[in-house]
This record gives sequence, C-alpha cells and structure tokens, in this order.
Amino acid sequence: MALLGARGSGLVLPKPVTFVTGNAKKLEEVRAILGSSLPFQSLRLDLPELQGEPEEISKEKAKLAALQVNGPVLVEDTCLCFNALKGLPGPYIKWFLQKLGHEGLYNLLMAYEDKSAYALCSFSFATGPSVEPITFLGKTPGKIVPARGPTDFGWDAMFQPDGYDQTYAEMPKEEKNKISHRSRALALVKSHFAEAEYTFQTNSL
Ligand SMILES: O=P(O)(O)OP(=O)(O)OP(=O)(O)OC[C@H]1O[C@@H](n2cnc3c(O)ncnc32)[C@H](O)[C@@H]1O
Ligand SMILES: [Mg+2]
Repeated sequence: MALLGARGSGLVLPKPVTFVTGNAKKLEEVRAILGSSLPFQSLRLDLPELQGEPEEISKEKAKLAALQVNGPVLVEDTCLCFNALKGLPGPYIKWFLQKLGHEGLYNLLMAYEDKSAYALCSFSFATGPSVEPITFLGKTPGKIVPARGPTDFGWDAMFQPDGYDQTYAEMPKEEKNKISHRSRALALVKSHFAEAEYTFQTNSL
C-alpha cells in the first residue's frame, strides 16, 4: 500500500472521493468550480428522491451513495424555494419542474406579489458507509421570473439572482459559478478538506 497526497496528518481514506449524481449538468458545474483543488471521481447513479428537510435528504442520500460505492462519497441535493409558498417546492422542485414546466412553475406565483426565492444546495460528504455524513449548505437569494435564456439546465432560466438583471441561464457559466448556491456550498466543502487533510490509500503495484 502507498499513500497519496501524503501532506496530511488527517484521516486516511480507503479510496478517492466519488461524487455521485445522475445529473450531468451538476457534474459539469462541480468540475468547473472545484478545478484541481479537490480531486474526485464521479459515478452516474440516480439515487432515490427522498422527502424531508433539505439537510436530512442530503445526508440520507450520502449514506445510500456510500453503501453503493463502499468508500468516501460526495453528493448534493438542490432545492428551489419560493418564499410566498413558505419554501416550497424546495426539495420537490424536480417533479414540479418535470410536471409543470417553466410556465406552470411561474404560474404558481401568479396569486402572490412576492416572487422572491432562494436556491439552496446541500452537499454531504461521508467517509464511508458506516460514518455519519457532514453537510455543507450554500444559498443564493433571487426571484422567479418568466423563463429567459437556454433551458438546458433545470430551472436556471427562471431564477434571477439578487443584484443581477440576468437569469442563471443567461449568465456566462463562470459568472453563475462565482455566486451560485452550488459554489457557495462547495467553498465550505473545500475548506473542510483543507482543514481535514485527508490522505488516500491506494494499491501500489
Ligand atoms: O442525481 P441527483 O444529484 O439527485 O440529480 P437530480 O437531477 O435528481 O437533482 P436533485 O434531486 O437535486 O433535484 C434538483 C432539481 O433541480 C435541478 N437543478 C439542480 N441544480 C440546478 C441549478 O444549479 N440550476 C438549475 N436547475 C438545477 C435539477 O435538474 C433537478 O430537476
Ligand atoms: Mg435527485
């Protein structure tokens, strides 16, 4: 056995971290945001869509992923929360978007003057299947608008972050990645890894 990344005095992990998601667009953003700062591998897997509070959903997702991978995993769950609807659709946004589309989602807010919303990303990291995951939250406030821009990533076209006159979909990717819910949560993930100084075990041939 040899140790990789042997700068650390932290916990030795049996394998590299695997980011588990069924969403190629998420993976693309996670790659762009992390760059070479936190090496990881990815596994395309549709984990169950759970119910509950965002942090709990994310933690449960990490436990399920760690069982599949049998090693360290990173997962995330994303919510889109309408303030007028007391945070709904929240973690159920995937089904709302799938059934109602952008227009139907916007129409949910027709009866309300308050179009404010926030995007919330909950990353969870588990070092293995029998270890309690740690969660990192990132939130970006904004408002819900009729769809503008490309519609190839979820609800990007209908979310306009505060302080911008473009929707996430209209912004250059680098701009979204600077201020997004995902990048804010990943900044905390990065700090955690910097502090924890994990080292990774690898088989040396
Ligand atoms: O396998 P996982 O990682 O769960 O991928 P998913 O697509 O099922 O994702 P979620 O369960 O977190 O559901 C979130 C929904 O919000 C969408 N979404 C996630 N991040 C987004 C972002 O940054 N911008 C726009 N839509 C996003 C995503 O396409 C889903 O419809
Ligand atoms: Mg999902």
